[in-house]
Amino acid sequence: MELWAALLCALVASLLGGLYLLGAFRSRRPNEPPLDKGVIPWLGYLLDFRKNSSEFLKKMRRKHGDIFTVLIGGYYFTFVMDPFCFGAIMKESRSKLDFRSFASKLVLQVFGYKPIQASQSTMHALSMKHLTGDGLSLLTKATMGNLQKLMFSKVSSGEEKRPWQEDNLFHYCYNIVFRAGYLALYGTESHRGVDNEEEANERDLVNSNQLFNEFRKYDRLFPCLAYAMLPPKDKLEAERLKRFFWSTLSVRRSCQKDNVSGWIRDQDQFLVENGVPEYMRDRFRFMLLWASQGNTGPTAFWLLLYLMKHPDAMRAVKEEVEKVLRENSHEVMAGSPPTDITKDMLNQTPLLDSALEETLRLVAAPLLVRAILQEMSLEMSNGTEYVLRQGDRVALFPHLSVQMDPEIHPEPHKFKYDRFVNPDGTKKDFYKDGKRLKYFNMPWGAGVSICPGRFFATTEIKLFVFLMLAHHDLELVDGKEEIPAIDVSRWGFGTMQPVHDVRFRYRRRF
Ligand code: HEM
Repeated sequence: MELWAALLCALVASLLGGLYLLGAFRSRRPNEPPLDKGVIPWLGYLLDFRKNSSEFLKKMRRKHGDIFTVLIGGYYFTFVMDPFCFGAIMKESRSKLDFRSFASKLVLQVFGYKPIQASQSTMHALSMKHLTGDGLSLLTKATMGNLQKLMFSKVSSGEEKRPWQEDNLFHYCYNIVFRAGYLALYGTESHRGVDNEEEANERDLVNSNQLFNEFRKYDRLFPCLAYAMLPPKDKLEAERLKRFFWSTLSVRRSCQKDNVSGWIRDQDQFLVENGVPEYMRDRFRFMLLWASQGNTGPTAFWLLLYLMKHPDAMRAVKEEVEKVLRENSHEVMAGSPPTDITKDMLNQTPLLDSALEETLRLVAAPLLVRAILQEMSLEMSNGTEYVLRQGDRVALFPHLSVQMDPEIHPEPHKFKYDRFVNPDGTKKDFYKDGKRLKYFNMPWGAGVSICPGRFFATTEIKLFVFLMLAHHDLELVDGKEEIPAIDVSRWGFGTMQPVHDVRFRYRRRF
């Protein structure tokens, strides 16, 4: 009998211990945000969040207001929906809110890369050096050259040689922008060892296309991979793809390339100086490929699609492009070679800038997460102060809380190409509750982890769209086709993708 009692006690104790670890006994303390653990221990709301993060957060906001803590897969996330608090969160010291610990886990899981300690600020500084100022001018030139090769190599001039070509718009934009950016950053085939320049160029075109096709396979698996929810067959495929990228982008292969960008070179040199082994440096390059190429192509797709679906916007942006070309003595005429668009010319396009920002407002949806290292307080715009608990995570989802807020952006689901620009070409201000907002569109994140590639990304997308509009007539095959819905499984991972592609056609204008 005593033995049974002891066993029963042990069983109850381990059950209670297990439930404690699963978070079953956590309750809301005074001054903490509303707490919602869902009904499934440990998992909490993981399945709802994974299914459609935006819908889930909308529901939670209706239930709890502008701040709430929810259990998702063993972690407590405090979501903050009040944009007037974003500044306080983004500026909080790293001893209280840390971006790294959450990102490091994700990066290890999806790229096999284990970040080194204390590298973030140096990496960020190197990115700023090569992705802004003179570094950006070099990259702009390289990208321009690549776009010309990719877009115009097969097309020649002359009326009879101007047939319409049909393609899938998402695939076309993603493919061209990915390859142009990849070749500008990771370098081109060396001319040494090949008979002529043309052969080297041809190899670049073929290899970059193969890389893109493999990238798309990985891209499709990415959301499930990030949530560690891949079925076994896809897991094997993800492993195969990882190995393919580690090898194709490897340090060893890169030595045989010409024109490798300073961005790749200097970051690699920093890893060498910090004793990072070569296999890890290969993995780091894969991570950079993802960061640099996963969003620009999809953004270019949405921008062109919105322009094609909104003739007034297309007309205005096209007129602006033509004006810039005229004023810079680059009028496109019959038989003229693809235009060389400079950084300077790209600075003269307030309408294209606004149309791009509007596109990002509609389709860029990152989830911004910080780990709470020390208990801290957060004051909301209505004056209520909340305590955020050490060990939890604080999260922002600006797509819902800012970019789709009808008070900040009236008719938020509509594409309005001039939403961000005043008639005199200056940038518009945005307000909520009568107060001016600092964070009214956050496609690039904010604070310490703000995207260091945002200027280069903007340049790439603008170059591509500029060339498309200057040199091509383009139209949807079915002008009445609706804009496809976005794939809701990708909320939180940057620029959204459509659930299906859209047929379009294009031909040289002259
Ligand atoms: C439309 C295109 C792009 C979008 C929407 C975008 C968006 C973002 C966002 C939201 C983050 C921050 C994530 C966070 O705070 O958790 C980020 C980080 C980053 N982005 Fe971009 N990005 C784009 C293009 C690029 C390009 C072209 C490059 C490089 C050439 C780049 C390099 C990076 C890097 C290295 C990070 C990590 C920064 C860090 O860990 O400190 N991105 N990006």
